[in-house]
Amino acid sequence: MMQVLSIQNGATTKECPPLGRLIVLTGPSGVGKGTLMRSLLQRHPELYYSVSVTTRSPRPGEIDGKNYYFISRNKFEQLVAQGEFLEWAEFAGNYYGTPREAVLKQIRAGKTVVLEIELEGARQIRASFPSALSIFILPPSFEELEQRIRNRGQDSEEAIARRLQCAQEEIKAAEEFDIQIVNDDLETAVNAIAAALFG
Ligand SMILES: Nc1nc2c(ncn2[C@@H]2O[C@H](COP(=O)(O)OP(=O)(O)O)[C@@H](O)[C@H]2O)c(=O)[nH]1
Ligand SMILES: Nc1ncnc2c1ncn2[C@@H]1O[C@H](COP(=O)(O)OP(=O)(O)O)[C@@H](O)[C@H]1O
Repeated sequence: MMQVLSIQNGATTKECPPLGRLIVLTGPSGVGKGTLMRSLLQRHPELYYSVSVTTRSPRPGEIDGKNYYFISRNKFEQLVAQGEFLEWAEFAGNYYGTPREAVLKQIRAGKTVVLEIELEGARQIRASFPSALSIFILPPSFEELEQRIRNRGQDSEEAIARRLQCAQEEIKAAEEFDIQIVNDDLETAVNAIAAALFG
């Protein structure tokens, strides 16, 4: 009888789990946020990665609905007006935003949700979700950051210049965030993120 009761209690608990956590990963373009995220998600498939909406054109190999939801500027502005974003920002000439309802649904279900977003959006999340854990990823040096963006070979010369210009400003904001992690050796950086999340 006791056992049956405890199973029933377990079931009740499952129906109403505690709220999940919100984690924000930010840092300059090319620092390795996407690479770190992929590695983290492989190790911890229980994490929910929030797929963002953007007006940027897909890069070769990027899949709509997996890497981003690719939409037009008009449609994006419509979604902003409807309050559909938890945060959004313009970065290097394109809009990027986090779908509000999808994230809140996962948090209500008790999931840990990870956002990989740029500085302005990360600041908005810090303001609206003070309990979110925010992590700023730093490059080992500015030269290495430029090298990584170039090696990736995905951006035009103009896009590279814009990203590097933004990066200089963004790096100055690192101290605003809860934790700073230098992405020098990839494995070490992933370990540091996992330690921040799971202690
Ligand atoms: N604010 C905000 N930034 C985002 C979002 N999704 C992606 N970003 C950021 O936008 C910046 C540009 O992303 P992307 O065009 O994919 O270039 P990449 O980071 O250099 O690969 C990066 O710093 C992303 O982290 C989002 O939903 N909101
Ligand atoms: N720790 C690292 N050491 C060397 N190269 C890295 C490291 N982390 C990422 N990279 C490389 O740097 C480039 C940019 O990484 P990416 O994840 O696209 O950055 P972001 O998402 O921040 O723009 C990619 O070519 C990636 O393979």
